[in-house]
Amino acid sequence: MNNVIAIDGPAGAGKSTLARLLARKLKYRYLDTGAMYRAVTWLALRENIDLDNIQGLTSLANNIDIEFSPPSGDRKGRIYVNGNDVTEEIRTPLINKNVSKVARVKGVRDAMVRQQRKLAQGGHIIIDGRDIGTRVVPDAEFKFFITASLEERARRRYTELKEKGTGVNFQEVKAEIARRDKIDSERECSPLTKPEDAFLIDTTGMSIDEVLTRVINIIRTGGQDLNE
Ligand SMILES: Nc1ncnc2c1ncn2[C@@H]1O[C@H](COP(=O)(O)OP(=O)(O)O)[C@@H](O)[C@H]1O
Ligand SMILES: Nc1ccn([C@@H]2O[C@H](COP(=O)(O)OP(=O)(O)O)[C@@H](O)[C@H]2O)c(=O)n1
Repeated sequence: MNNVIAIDGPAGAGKSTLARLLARKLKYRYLDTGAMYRAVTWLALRENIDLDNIQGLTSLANNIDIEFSPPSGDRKGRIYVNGNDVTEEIRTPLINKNVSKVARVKGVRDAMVRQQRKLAQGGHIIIDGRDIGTRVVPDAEFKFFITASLEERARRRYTELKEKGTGVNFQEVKAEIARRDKIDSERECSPLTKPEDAFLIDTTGMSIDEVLTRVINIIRTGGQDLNE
């Protein structure tokens, strides 16, 4: 699929940072699929649906109304669930703790993938998540698998949460990320794996700018990774 870029990888690897910068540079849209699973989790908790209730979660995912409003100027993009602005609330430790449990439900994934494919129509889009290159758009023009050591990913997430004023402890953040990665990579339905035809970028020790430059070079050269 021309003009579609898929970015996958574990938590805190820098996927959404890269996706946002690339979208701005290429004038593409950006679809954050993690935000969609977080949105379903937010609604399930609000409606007191037991997270082991597969049918309840599936039905909720089939009926949820998720809307994105793109960033414009200095204003960040927002996400709405059934009309409620949940942009900040879907990033809390409570959602972090529960999202992978919701995302492993096949019925939830099927509903989200349907919506994601619809949103991808028309191309000119960067999509990030865990199953983008393997399932959502397996024919994407470019696929990237972005990773970094657990220590580095935890450090990045810890710094981010601290800056937002969330009271956190480094070891807890690290354990939480490791736990989520384990569920995401071991689940039955679309587990996190590197698509065979994705460019692998280990961003440990790389600045955001270095990652962006490497990815842009791959895109500009039509798929050559000069750093490999
Ligand atoms: N190459 C990098 N070097 C240092 N910090 C980074 C890098 N890439 C991303 N970050 C920071 O790490 C945090 C997690 O990045 P994010 O893009 O949210 O990861 P993901 O979407 O993969 O979970 C953010 O605070 C971001 O600013
Ligand atoms: N395509 C996707 C995207 C996210 N997810 C799930 O949603 C969670 C949150 O994704 P995210 O991208 O917002 O998480 P971070 O990497 O930003 O911490 C992941 O841990 C997965 O459980 C998924 O299963 N499939």
